[in-house]
Amino acid sequence: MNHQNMPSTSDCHAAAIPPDPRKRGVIFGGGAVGRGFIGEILLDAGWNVIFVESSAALVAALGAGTYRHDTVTSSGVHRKTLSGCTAVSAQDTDAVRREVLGADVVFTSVGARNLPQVAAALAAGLADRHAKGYGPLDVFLAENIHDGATIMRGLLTEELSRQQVPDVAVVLERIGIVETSIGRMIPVPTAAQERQHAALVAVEPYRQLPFDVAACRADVPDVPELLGRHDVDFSFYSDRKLYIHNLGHCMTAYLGALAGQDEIAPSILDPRIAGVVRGAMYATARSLSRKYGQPLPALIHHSDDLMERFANTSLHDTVERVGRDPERKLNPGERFLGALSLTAQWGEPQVVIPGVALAVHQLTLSRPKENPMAMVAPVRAEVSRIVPDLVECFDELVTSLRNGAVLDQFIALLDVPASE
Ligand SMILES: NC(=O)c1ccc[n+]([C@@H]2O[C@H](COP(=O)([O-])OP(=O)(O)OC[C@H]3O[C@@H](n4cnc5c(N)ncnc54)[C@H](O)[C@@H]3O)[C@@H](O)[C@H]2O)c1
Ligand SMILES: O=P(O)(O)OC[C@@H](O)[C@@H](O)[C@H](O)[C@H](O)CO
Repeated sequence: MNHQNMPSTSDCHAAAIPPDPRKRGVIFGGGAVGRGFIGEILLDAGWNVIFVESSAALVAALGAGTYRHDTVTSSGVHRKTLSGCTAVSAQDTDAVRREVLGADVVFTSVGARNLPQVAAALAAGLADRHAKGYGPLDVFLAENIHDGATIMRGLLTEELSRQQVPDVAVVLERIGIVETSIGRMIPVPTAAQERQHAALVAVEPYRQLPFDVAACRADVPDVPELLGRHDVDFSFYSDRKLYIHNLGHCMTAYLGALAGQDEIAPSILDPRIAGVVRGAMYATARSLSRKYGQPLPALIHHSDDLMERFANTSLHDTVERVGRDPERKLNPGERFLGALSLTAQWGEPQVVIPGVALAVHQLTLSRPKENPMAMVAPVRAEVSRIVPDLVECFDELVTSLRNGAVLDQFIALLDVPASE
């Protein structure tokens, strides 16, 4: 869309300042992924970025127009200053509405639980665009959420109806809800980093963003890191992300916690943990290769590369961040039960069972006031439905964790090599 005619926040300056020819990307969420990844690739590609943020501190920091961005590897830091952004408060509904009206693309990166508020804010702007006869727009979901497009379309439908917008289906016909597969790992900034600058963010070097090109309604943004393939179903990428990357990552976090680690890198550098994690990642890699007819060596290479990336000692990613929200991670289709179903169908579910047991144990730890058995029961029922032969093994692992098993005791119960 050409924004030279856009009615937007800059209209009142139109006489004095020539219109900005850069395209406008609106990013809901200026957090780790929003500013550490999406903001970076859009700004590097010459886009104007408008962050919509609910944290006043981040609105102030990003609204200053520049922020510091560190890319870290085990051997050093590449530091740069990103510029060309603005920020509006998510609470300023009129401003958000104007920004959506003037957007060439929208991204969300707020966390799954915050999508309903984003849908409410987006809906008004989408209705305005429709009323003015604007062209199609894509909303990219930069979230870890299974079946996110269906969820977001449902939320927008509800919200447009609630706002009594006529022709909801027609409004949404022109809106692409585009799932992405975010592979870049970005830790929560430390207090020391926040003291240096409220928007400072440190990221790993990986910066490809596969997305569901088939879901796009508008032109694909001219951003080189966006990878859309017409010859491979996007579900291959989303499954690969959840069942290799997120499964292995979260198992590393929970096993690391059992070993008393706070960070991911030292956890995966422990050969006892690496053996268990590799076993699970290779099993899902083999299953995905069979399911999608994709070459196994590339998936094994992907798994090995991920394990090396987990071992980035400068990233200081924490077991807390990677393991957070076990309830969501235990949803059907998510990294644990989804990987269990996948491997039950294509082979080797037994190496995923320890992950399910660790996750349910983490859930009980995160809610010390609730009855643990009430939290275990629904997961156990799913395990029993998917792999009835492995329920006993699941019970044994959960019991050992409840009885305070340390890493060696837990690993001794597994049918995997202690190290490779
Ligand atoms: N950090 C990673 O390595 C990583 C990688 C892949 C995917 N993800 C996924 O990306 C998403 C974002 O994760 P993150 O790590 O950036 O989290 P984050 O907490 O760092 O960032 C989320 C940001 O959204 C803001 N926010 C919340 N509700 C909002 C609203 N209604 N409107 C506008 N802003 C709002 C928060 O203030 C916060 O700044 C999640 O779905 C996460 O699972 C994270
Ligand atoms: O964000 P979550 O809680 O779904 O998962 C935690 C991490 O595995 C995840 O954030 C990864 O770092 C990310 O998906 C990789 O880019």
